[in-house]
Amino acid sequence: MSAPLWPAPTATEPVRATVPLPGSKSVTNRALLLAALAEGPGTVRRALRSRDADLMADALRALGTVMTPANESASGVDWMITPGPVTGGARIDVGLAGTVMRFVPPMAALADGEVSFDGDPHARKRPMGPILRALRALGAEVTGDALPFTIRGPLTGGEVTLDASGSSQFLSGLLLTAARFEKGVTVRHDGPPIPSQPHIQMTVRMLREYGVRVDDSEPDVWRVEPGAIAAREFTVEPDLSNAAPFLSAAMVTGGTVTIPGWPAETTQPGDQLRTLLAAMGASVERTPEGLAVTGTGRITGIEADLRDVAELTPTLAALAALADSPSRISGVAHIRGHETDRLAALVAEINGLGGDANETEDGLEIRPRPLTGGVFHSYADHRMATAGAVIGLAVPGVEVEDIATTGKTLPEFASMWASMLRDAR
Ligand SMILES: O=C(O)C1=C[C@@H](OP(=O)(O)O)[C@@H](O)[C@H](O)C1
Ligand SMILES: C=C(OP(=O)(O)O)C(=O)O
Repeated sequence: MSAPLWPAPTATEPVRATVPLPGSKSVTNRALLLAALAEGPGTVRRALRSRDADLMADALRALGTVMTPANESASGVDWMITPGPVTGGARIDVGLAGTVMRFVPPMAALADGEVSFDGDPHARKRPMGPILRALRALGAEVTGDALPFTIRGPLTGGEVTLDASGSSQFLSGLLLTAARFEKGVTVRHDGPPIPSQPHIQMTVRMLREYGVRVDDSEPDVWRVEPGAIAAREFTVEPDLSNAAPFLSAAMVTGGTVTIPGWPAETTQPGDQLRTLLAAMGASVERTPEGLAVTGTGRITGIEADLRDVAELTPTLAALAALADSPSRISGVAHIRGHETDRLAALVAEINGLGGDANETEDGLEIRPRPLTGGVFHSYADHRMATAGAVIGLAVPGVEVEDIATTGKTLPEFASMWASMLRDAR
């Protein structure tokens, strides 16, 4: 049975809206895991409530953590988290969440018995080999090289080499639990450059904020000392990657969109939207209300290496498809292993609407061509769905398949999109 179609609203006037965003998926799922591994009870405030975040909370519960929600609202939830001994026997559903499939297995290797993992059909295609081989090399028994797999500890830790060029999450996953390994861990990356570097900085910074000693002074080597993870209160920042489609709406319609609570300084890759959207013709300003992006209605194509900010590719490709000059996006070969093969999906869907895009070895080329309405398939990928919504603002008759897939990180996307457009009137 095919998923329902969502008629993407076309903007009839410039958008003028302030869009508060719930918490970052990447920060939420790191904070929940660190709190579950800490030496005592702690709190994670303004945590995201979404499919990926709920899968993380369920995984931690299954491994023996007591998770109590409080103050639930549109801006998220406060989790009171009481760590317990990590218990075996659990079956973990990772859904399609990279952060759950790569961050939870090292914690599972602390359990007193076997833990099994599985996920959505497409999750079985996402790369897992490097982190599973590393866990094996560090002492755990692991069956399989991809989902489904099982893990049985104990794991003493020590030195390990892995290739994290397929996903920075292999490295982040090992580092997040490593302080709880008897010997800590020294991880050496050996391979082509690691993508999504800001996410590694996010991991290192959050570990330090939780009292863990991390040495990242040598390129491609990370040392985490064994020791306690501090029990603390932590507040999650708004999700700046999910700001991308809303800020894009300002560009497409020649309006202004403001995101309140944009951090002054952050490791989130979405912060780079400030320079990327400016390069595509927006004016970007920090105002007392938040970060304001104003567009002219005309979009300039970009030539950009997006390796560090790979998860922004679908939205920027949607803008490129509406631009009046060609774009070339490079450095993102590894997003073929994201929620779907994003390079193939973007080319198929942009060209399906009459556009002119092709894959390169490590990215996309997109040339201006008038688009027409049609179905924009989402491939169970939240960022494909929101890319379709961005194109639909300018192209009448776009129907996005399975808009509900945005529930992975932003369950209220469709209603937030509608109220952004209503605010314009
Ligand atoms: O650690 C994280 O929270 C993430 C790391 C990145 O993964 P890759 O390194 O696989 O791109 C990013 O794309 C993903 O959305 C979230
Ligand atoms: C790649 C992404 O997600 P995941 O955390 O599942 O890897 C993404 O959100 O763009």
